[in-house]
Parts: sequence; structure tokens; C-alpha cells
Amino acid sequence: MDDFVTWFQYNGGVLDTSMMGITDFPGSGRGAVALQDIPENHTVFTLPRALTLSTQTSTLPSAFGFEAWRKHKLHKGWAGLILCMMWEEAQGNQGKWITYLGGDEELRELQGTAVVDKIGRDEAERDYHEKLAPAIKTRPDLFPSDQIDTWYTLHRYHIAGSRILSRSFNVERWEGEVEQDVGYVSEEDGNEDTRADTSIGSAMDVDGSGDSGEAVDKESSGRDSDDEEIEDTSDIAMVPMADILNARYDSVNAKLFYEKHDLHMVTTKPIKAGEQIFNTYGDLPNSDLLRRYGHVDLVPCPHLKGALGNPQDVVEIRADLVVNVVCGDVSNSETYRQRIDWWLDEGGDDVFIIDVDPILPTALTSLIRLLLLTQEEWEKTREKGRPPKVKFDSQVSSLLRRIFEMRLTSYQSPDLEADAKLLTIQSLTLNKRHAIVVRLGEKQILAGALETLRLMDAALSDVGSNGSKGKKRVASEGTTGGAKTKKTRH
Ligand SMILES: C[S@@+](CC[C@H](N)C(=O)[O-])C[C@H]1O[C@@H](n2cnc3c(N)ncnc32)[C@H](O)[C@@H]1O
Repeated sequence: MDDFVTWFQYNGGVLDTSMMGITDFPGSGRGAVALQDIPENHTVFTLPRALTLSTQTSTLPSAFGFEAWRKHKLHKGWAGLILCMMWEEAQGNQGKWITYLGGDEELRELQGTAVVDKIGRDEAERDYHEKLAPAIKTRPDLFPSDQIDTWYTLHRYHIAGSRILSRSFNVERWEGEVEQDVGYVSEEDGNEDTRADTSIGSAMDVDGSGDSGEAVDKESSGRDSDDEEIEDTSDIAMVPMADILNARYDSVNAKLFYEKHDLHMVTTKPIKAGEQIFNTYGDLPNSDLLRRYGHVDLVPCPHLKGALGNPQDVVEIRADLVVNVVCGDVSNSETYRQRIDWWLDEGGDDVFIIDVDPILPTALTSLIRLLLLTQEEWEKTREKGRPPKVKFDSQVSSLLRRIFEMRLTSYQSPDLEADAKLLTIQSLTLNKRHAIVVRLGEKQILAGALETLRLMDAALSDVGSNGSKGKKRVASEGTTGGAKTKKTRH
């Protein structure tokens, strides 16, 4: 670590060593610690942009030739940045970033297995075979044949990819006068506020689904139809020192800011001596944290009555499960086909998100109602061009219950207690522990949704016994739109 700090300072980085130290945090690897009370708005370190590692700062693209770089499609997606990282590492002591990249072999090995295995490995490998390997072959002067088996293997490619996934930043180019945050390419994308809050962990969307990126290369997307959703990764950079910071739910107390020539890590809250300096990775559900970063967050949660969990956890309910439960064996019949196609054409969602909030997604109820309409009602609905109103009654309630129960059965075992018990076993491997934490968190969300239904049913029968028609509106935030829905269809 001393070597790294010396290297950082030698290359123009400035670390406030009186305020920030680097230390090991059990279970989280290295992290930054406040050595004394740090006030808000204090810069703990600064580094020149030139010290970040990206396709803009590595000399590989110019040595390879920009035209050839484009010809091999290394200017799009992640292959170019990965190749730069591999190449810089292969330069050994001649390379500018060797002290940074060569840091902790063990950690990198761990990340290579913990993170990469869970993402679109196949697509990543296709890039390796179709872009990287052919490009490498054309330039033995840059990629000597005796180095290939050491530095340019598929294994090293995955390690570099994994590092990008869990440690890179989106460092926008300087466009003007105003200082802005360094933001990462977020899922929700394009949103300035989100970007201002998040920094680490950009977006190695190797599965090419485009779910994490705003930066489609418009210039060329028309030409290469298969590349339509491949991100422009030219602003993605590895940022030495900034990527030492860990993250924890709702704990961010420092953010990375950029200026024309420098990046600054600045505290956003006062931090007490001995406390960890946290950046944010965007406060993600445990499933995403595990996939991207190889860890999970466990904090005391109100929805678990103070027990440990992740308040950001969610469960996805696919529309086809809803259709199967509501329509049963005849879900493929013309009657339902028409309605489902209409729902999707109208922008209805095909995945519904259940979270810790006791309000169930209204679009889910709306889809159920759509499927329950009589032929006459359906025709009227289609004419009006509006999905059915969100009404909660005992029929909808029992279908929702069935949907949640069916979703629970998709886990290896629906039993929550069994998972909780498994987690008490000390000898559990970390991978296994993580997997159980993720699925238990999701099952707890479903258990919460079933409890919400129970309460709604009870309210319904109260209303019923008080003489009303026994129908009650579910708290609503729109029919097909809401924050708790997601479209996956492209
Ligand atoms: C940007 S790096 C942070 C520095 C890293 N701990 C190190 O040793 O270099 C991100 C990685 O740190 C680890 N990490 C960050 N926050 C964590 C947390 N709250 N719990 C466990 N591991 C964490 C994960 O392995 C993640 O992929």
C-alpha cells in the first residue's frame, strides 16, 4: 500500500495523509478511514485526470492506430478499455499504471470469480474472440507472441472486465465552467441527480442489454444494427485512490468531483475519527450488489423490524407468471393473446417490482383486472384505450396471493426459516452465504407482500361487514407507469 501511495503522489496525486488513511476492513477489503475528525466539504485527495486510466489516457489506441482501433470495433463497448488495461499491465515497470494495476493479485482473482461468473460471460467471451484476439494478432510489435499466454488470456480478460465492473467511474469530459459531480453510468440513466450521487462502479454491461447505459453511440448505431445498444465507454475510467473507497447503504459521506484537469474526493458530511469514508455505488439491491461488486449489504431494516437486510431489495414478478396464474391452461388462447398484446402495445409493463413498501404495484392489479374482464368489458376497454381501473376485491386478492406464492416456489426452497438457519452456520463459504442472503432478502419481500394482502383483506371484510359493497381501491400511482414497474421488452 505504501508503494501505491508513493506512486500516486509521484504522479501528481495529493492525499491528505493527516485526514485519510487506507486500511483493511474485515469483510470489505481495503477502504479509507478518517484519521481525525474531518469536516464537511474537505478534500481528502486530488488527482490529475492524466492519472486515470481509460482509452483516452492509455497510449495504446494511438500506438495501434485510431483507424485500426475502430476497424476492430475497439472504440465501442468494453473490449477497448479492457485491452488497454491488459496492455498497460503487460508493460511491467515501463507502464505508467503498473503499481496501481499490479496491486493486489489475490483481490483480483477473487473478483474474477465472484463477480464475472454472474454476468453475461458468454457475451463477454464473444468480444474477446471476435474483437480482442484478432486485434492482438495484427500487431506482434505491441503484443509480442511470448506475452500472449501471460497477459492476454481469456482469464485475464475476465479479471480486467471484473475490475471495470466493480471499480470504474464515468469521468465526463470537461465541457464548461460549472463544476459537476463525476457520475457513473447509472441504471436509471441520464438523470443528473442520480449521477451526482453515484460514482463508483460504472457499468460494465457486458450482456449488451443496454440496461445500464445512456450512451449509445448514435453516430454509428444506424450503421451497425447489432451494435445498437452498445455503450460509448470512452468516458469510463479507472480512478486510482477513488476506487479504494467502499460503499454501504445510506452511508455515503464523500463524493468525487471533477474539474478541467483534476478530480477531487470531497467529504459531503462531517466524518468522525476512526469512521470509514464511504462513496456510494448507488444503493442497490443485494442481487445487483452481488452481481456487480461481489458483496451484499446488511443493515438494520425497518421492514424486518430491525433485523439485518437491505432496504433496497426488490423482487421481480414477470407478467407471464401473472398471466399463467390468472388464465391457467388457456393463457395462450386468442382471448388472452389479444389482451396481452394490447397491454404491451399500450406500454404496459412485463415485469413488476415488489419492494419493501407495503403499497403493491398498481400496474400489476391493472393487468389482473384486464385479464378478468368479460368479452364485452374488454371491447369497451380497448375502445377507450385505457387499462382497467385498479380495484382491489377478494378475487384480485386471492390471485395476488397465488402469484406471490408461486413466485416463492421459484426459489430452491420457499422456506424463510430454513435460510435464516443456514446463515448461522459458520463454515458456510462466502459465495454460498451471499447467495442465501440475496434469496432470503427476496423471500422476505414476498412474505411482506403476503402480509400486506392479509391486512388489505382484513380491511376489505371490515368494509364489507360495515355494509359497503366490499370493494376498495388500492392506493394508486397510475395504472401502467409507476415507479414499481419495469419494461424489459425491446
Ligand atoms: C471500489 S472497490 C473498493 C475497495 C476494495 N475494498 C479494495 O480492497 O480495493 C469495490 C469492492 O470493494 C468491496 N466492497 C465495497 N463495499 C463493500 C461492503 N460494504 N461490504 C463488502 N465488500 C465491499 C467489494 O468487493 C467491491 O467489489
